[in-house]
Amino acid sequence: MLRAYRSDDVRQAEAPLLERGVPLMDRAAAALATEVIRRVRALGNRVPGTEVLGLVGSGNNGGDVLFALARLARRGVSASAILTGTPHAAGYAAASRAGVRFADAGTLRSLAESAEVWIDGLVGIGARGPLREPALEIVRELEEVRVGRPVEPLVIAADLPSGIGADDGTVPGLALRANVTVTMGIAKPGLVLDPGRRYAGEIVQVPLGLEEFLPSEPALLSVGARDIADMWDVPGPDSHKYSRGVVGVMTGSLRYPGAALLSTSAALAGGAGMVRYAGPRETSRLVVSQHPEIVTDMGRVQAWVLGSGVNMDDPEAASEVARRLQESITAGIPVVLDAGAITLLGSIDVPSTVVITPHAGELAELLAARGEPLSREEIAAAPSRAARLAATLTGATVLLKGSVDVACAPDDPLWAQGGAAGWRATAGAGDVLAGLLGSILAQWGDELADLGKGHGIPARLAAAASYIHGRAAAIAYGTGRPIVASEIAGAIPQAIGEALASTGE
Ligand SMILES: NC(=O)C1=CN([C@@H]2O[C@H](COP(=O)(O)OP(=O)(O)OC[C@H]3O[C@@H](n4cnc5c(N)ncnc54)[C@H](O)[C@@H]3O)[C@@H](O)[C@H]2O)[C@H](O)CC1
Ligand SMILES: [K+]
Repeated sequence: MLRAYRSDDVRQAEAPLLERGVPLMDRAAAALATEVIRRVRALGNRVPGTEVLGLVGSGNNGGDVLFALARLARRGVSASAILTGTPHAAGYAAASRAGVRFADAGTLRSLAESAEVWIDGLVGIGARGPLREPALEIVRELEEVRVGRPVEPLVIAADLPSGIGADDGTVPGLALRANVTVTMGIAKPGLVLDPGRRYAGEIVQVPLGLEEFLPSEPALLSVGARDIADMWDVPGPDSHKYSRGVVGVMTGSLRYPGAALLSTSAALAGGAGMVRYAGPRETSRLVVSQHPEIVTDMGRVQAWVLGSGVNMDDPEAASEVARRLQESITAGIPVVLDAGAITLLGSIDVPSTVVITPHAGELAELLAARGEPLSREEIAAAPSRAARLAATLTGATVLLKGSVDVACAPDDPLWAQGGAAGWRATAGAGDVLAGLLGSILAQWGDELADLGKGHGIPARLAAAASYIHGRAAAIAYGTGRPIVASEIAGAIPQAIGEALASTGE
């Protein structure tokens, strides 16, 4: 599980160590130099003679890079640096002593064209607002050089790619895209959130001993394969359909019969012990013909999935969904509210065991109904803020779908999940995610009912469902068959199996 902390929290955690004289910058620079050497070797190049260009800002981020360049120069690297202003004094002295060449901005283009590696030390967590001159011009020129080169340089960002918002992942102006980000101490939310995460490349975390001084709750979490094993109920000898979770699914309509199929398929694929389908009679026949294990008589369920493909303009269907929602809240049963059903929260507050799964458009509609309008573009530009606002206004857990899915309850950490974003943008993928999420919530239904308040568990389970959904889309892509929602649903068992078997992070 990746944990990310806000810049201010990182600074506060660094302070006691710096006061004790712990050489944080030296450790940061050593880790940065080591990563550069590792990557140069992985490219099959020799370290001595490799040309490295450092872009050096005036703060400690630049300091990290100057000390790293000094180490690299001592290893025979041909190191040069472009300064944006008065550099970190000790770093500058160390780099000068080691033979790092300081070039003026006029030679940037030629240096950038020949250097195999660029190290971005323009700004780190001290960045305020969009990238300013002269850093801005440097980034503009570097991006031009990058696209013009027959072989792209390896771009390594110190701490953060310069130009992204460390805490919210926004990119207010230009940013320098990195292949690798060597982040100091601990990851920051901007490395995981869109669009900032697109500039980070692979994230390498450098331990600096900050852990004991960081807040107990990270600002952002992201589920990895290993975490799924802790969340997915692997059936055993004592399992029965109720212990594995029974999901009630009220989805689909004459207009959208496929949503009923996709959401119930995904609920089954997610490992539910049983699926009770409570949609219209016409679609029931379709669903049961495809999945004879699905029952249509009502009875005990441990989670509900409501809304996918339901025509909420049909008063009878809408009141049926509203009734199920109210009954579930009263009984403490977790609910997934998808698609048109999300509008029900325009006027009612709910517990965090109600999880809504909007895309930006549906969230814009809900926020407008709550008197806090945000445009679809504003939501996509800062998804974490929009999801948190909707959770706070409604009380629900919000899983905001996008190129990065973000999930949060009103006052618990934010979850962010990337993964196969493009392949998930296909009709019906949302129905699949809703059914899958219903399945995992049902597995936890009894615990959630006991807990009453969700205690952030629904948001963690929503993140897990998003992770599996992304992995299933990536697996479906690998089949070479068309990546349609039913293929994603079909790949869910493999995605879960892979995660349960993984020993990775
Ligand atoms: N604290 C430590 O000993 C360690 C810090 N680490 C590294 O230090 C940076 C944070 O350094 P700081 O000096 O606070 O700020 P930055 O160097 O990130 O940036 C300040 C620098 O940049 C200029 N600047 C600010 N905003 C902009 C902008 N929008 N456009 C252009 N330039 C901007 C500002 O004028 C200053 O000159 C942290 O990221 C780590 O890399 C060590 O890694 C650990 C020890
Ligand atoms: K940087």
